[in-house]
Amino acid sequence: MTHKLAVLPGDGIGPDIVREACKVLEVLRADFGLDVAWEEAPVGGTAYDQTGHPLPDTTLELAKSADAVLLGAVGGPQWDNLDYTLRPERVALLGLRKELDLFANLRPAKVFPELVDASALRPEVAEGIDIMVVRELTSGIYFGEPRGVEELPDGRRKGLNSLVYTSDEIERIARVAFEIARKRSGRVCSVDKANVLEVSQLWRDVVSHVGQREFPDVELSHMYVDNAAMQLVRDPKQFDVMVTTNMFGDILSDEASMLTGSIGLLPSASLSAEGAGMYEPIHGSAPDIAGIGKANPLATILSTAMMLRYSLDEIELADRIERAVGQVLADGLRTPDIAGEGERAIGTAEMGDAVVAALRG
Ligand SMILES: NC(=O)c1ccc[n+]([C@@H]2O[C@H](COP(=O)([O-])OP(=O)(O)OC[C@H]3O[C@@H](n4cnc5c(N)ncnc54)[C@H](O)[C@@H]3O)[C@@H](O)[C@H]2O)c1
Ligand SMILES: CC(C)[C@H](C(=O)O)[C@@H](O)C(=O)O
Ligand SMILES: [Mg+2]
Repeated sequence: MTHKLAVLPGDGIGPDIVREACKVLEVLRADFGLDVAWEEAPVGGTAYDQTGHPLPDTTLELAKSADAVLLGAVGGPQWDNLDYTLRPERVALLGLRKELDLFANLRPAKVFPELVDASALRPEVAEGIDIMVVRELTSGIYFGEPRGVEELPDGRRKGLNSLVYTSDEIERIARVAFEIARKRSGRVCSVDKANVLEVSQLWRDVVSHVGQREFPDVELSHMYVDNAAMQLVRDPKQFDVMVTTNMFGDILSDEASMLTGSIGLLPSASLSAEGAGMYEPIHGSAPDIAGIGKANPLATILSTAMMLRYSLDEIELADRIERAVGQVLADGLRTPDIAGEGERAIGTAEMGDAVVAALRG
């Protein structure tokens, strides 16, 4: 049966990088028998400009009816002054995540051997890094109530967001992390701020309980988020699976990306319990390099590989994409974000073409 995809390029470099991922899909379709069809739809600021809303009903319906969603990025300075009820990030991105119940966000940070020198860390610290950040994606401070800005009687203004988790929300993301750890090294580190936040102590208690009761074979440790941020740079190889809340996961995954060389390399999968999946690079719309061919498309191409692996059950083709990316890096091809000093850099489309050529062999 044909795999039906929703492709949502979005804003900034979104269209630049998604174009390259679609080239890869097209080769898999034409040369490797992948039975796939996709439909594009506007999302984010671009959709706001076209339709007056960052997540038009037609786009949401397309995403809901697809077997998987491929997303570029949303947001940009031209939409930063919109009210939160129309902000691309809040309405389109958080809206899609919530509507599709994509509570489990997998963000693998793996150093390609060829890119050890591009890491922000010393080669001996960077070599062999292979971390899976499991980020809770549909709750926490991004969604908690109450929130808003209110005027106090004395004229001061009070801004408020609420960090809220219920035990069932913690249980389900913990299970995802433990299951993944079983297929990897059997270790989970849960990251929280239980020394000061009640909700974090609940997080810790629930993760421990799920671990003891259902995954006694997985080794569980806990770490405060400030220490985790430091340990990621000091000794990243101590980590295998890290499980954490929505905002801590957002921050730690950007940090982890620099261990691998560039934020332009890190893919992600956002999954629901019912089998929905959205795939996007962890980076944003990078307005500073939009439309000028400088964006690294590899995070999006690797997100496509995750899509084949997790939503389409095309493991062999997912492996092929990852091998092709390894091949172009081994061949020395570098976009500006991963090029060393004095090294020649290629553009977004050239990088996509190189992956396509490596796929074709
Ligand atoms: N998932 C998303 O759609 C998403 C994620 C993060 C930020 N955003 C939005 O994107 C906009 C810009 O945010 P930001 O600047 O904080 O973060 P960003 O990730 O867009 O960019 C941060 C830095 O990384 C660079 N960068 C990012 N992706 C790159 C790539 N593929 N290749 C090379 N360099 C790359 C950018 O040029 C920039 O210097 C904001 O509107 C923000 O809200 C969207
Ligand atoms: C744009 C923003 C809402 C988003 C997030 O914080 O989840 C982004 O930073 C990400 O990592 O996908
Ligand atoms: Mg982020």
